[in-house]
Amino acid sequence: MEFEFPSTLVVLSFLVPMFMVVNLLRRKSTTSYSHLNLIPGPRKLPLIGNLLLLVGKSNLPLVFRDLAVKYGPLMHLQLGEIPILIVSSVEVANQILKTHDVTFANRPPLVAARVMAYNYTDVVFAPHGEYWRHLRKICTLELLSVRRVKSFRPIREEEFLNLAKGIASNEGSPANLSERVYLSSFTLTTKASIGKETKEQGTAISTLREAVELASGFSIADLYPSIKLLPLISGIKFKLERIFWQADRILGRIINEHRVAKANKTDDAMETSEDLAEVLLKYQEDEGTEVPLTTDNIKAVLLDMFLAGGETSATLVDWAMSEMVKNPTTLKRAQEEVRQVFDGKGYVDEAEFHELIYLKSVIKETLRLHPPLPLLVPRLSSERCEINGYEIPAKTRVIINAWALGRDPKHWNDADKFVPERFMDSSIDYKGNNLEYIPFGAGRRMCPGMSFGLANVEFTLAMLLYHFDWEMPNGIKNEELDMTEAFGMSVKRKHDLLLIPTVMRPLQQVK
Ligand code: HEM
Repeated sequence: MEFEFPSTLVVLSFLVPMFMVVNLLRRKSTTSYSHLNLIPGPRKLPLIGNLLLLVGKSNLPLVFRDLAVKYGPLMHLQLGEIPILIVSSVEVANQILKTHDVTFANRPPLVAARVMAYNYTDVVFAPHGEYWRHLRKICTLELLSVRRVKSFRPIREEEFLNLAKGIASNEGSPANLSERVYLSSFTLTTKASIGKETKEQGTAISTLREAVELASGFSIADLYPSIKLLPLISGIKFKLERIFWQADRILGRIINEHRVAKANKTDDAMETSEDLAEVLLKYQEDEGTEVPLTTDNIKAVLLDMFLAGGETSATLVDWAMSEMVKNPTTLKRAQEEVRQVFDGKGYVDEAEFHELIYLKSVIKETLRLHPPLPLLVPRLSSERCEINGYEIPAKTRVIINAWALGRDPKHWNDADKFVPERFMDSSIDYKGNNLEYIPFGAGRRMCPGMSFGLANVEFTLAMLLYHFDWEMPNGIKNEELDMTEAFGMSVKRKHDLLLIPTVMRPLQQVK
């Protein structure tokens, strides 16, 4: 996705006169952002602020990084009506994510989140408070706990064997690896969430895809929230509502099926094979809870799992494979490691993953150069505070440019190069302690799905490397692989990764 020039201009030409009228009629805003003008940033044009800087750009993290070189690590941009602070250094990130973590623990109200996240009642967009704390507790203790992630091992084994079988059926001709990994990642997340594929898996996947496209947070309707008609004029309201009704219908059916199945299940059977929907329904029935969950709340959380889980993991696998193919010595070394570890058994076994030291470094390096959510999820301040000596009013939006932090030459040698070896003897981790490396965020709104995501990514990559050799199609040289990025909710490859697989180790069921 990118800011398309003609369509942006068309919307702006509606917007400018409307904005003037609205401003005349509107009561004066209760929040004054005038202090933010003291913070360095590019010159702002009337009505549109710095919007033109983004038009036609698909790599916003890069645009923000280049601007930050000029204006500094705490930069003020005015995007339409919305003042946004862009953070691009460890020191300022530390103030936001550590010193003032509670103050910046809210999320801004985005149009897509209001519609798709059942009026901000999911985990990602819920306001910081009692309800969010309750959902977060369910996530860490139940839905995404290490124990639960381990319990999904049979699902991973089944799904990734299916992926490998599908690829093997393409042997010798170009396989669309991006597409196959994407479908497999969504199927796995679906099975973990609801126990099986839905009867409408195809519709569910295309619905989720559309939702992801619309959830970047930079839609024109998000940037001019006072113009209430804008979601309608720009067409986003219609698109979102269509996607929402589709998702809501599918989720409603899934929940009903679970209620019926639960009523017919013995207690023993429930203990052994609980999926995420069952866990949430159990919480709903718990009369002792102080924060009761409605059925819409359950739908919102399930949708988070599908969206946050499927998309990010697939994107990471796609970039890891792309980087390895582009750097054949890395690919060879990772393949040798995986084959050495699993050749005794003849199949990929999760129990031996602690031996995949190099592959884990490849994943870490991919997360550094291609964090699937390079701008994390935006934060919103809940009260006035001071950052870098500047006064920041309540309700200020902040974007942390994790992509820029991961490529900051102050913290990384050869910052733009793919060098997995840098992580081999390094104590830097992605758990939010080293702010130059925060692909999962940091602080209290950090990603709770890290273990689940990484388990899926490690398994997929181990399978792809163990069973197959990979070649570029049409005689293209490996180093010529196009790495252009497309910006949306996550930053994916612009063009799908097409590779020719050769089966090197026969596929067999895990014993
Ligand atoms: C490689 C995989 C993943 C990456 C790179 C990733 C990254 C992120 C990032 C950057 C955030 C925002 C953190 C912040 O604002 O500081 C986030 C939030 C979140 N992620 Fe993930 N994620 C991944 C996998 C998953 C999975 C598998 C799930 C669930 C199935 C998940 C669920 C969530 C949720 C619920 C939040 C919102 C947390 C909150 O606001 O309290 N993520 N993730």
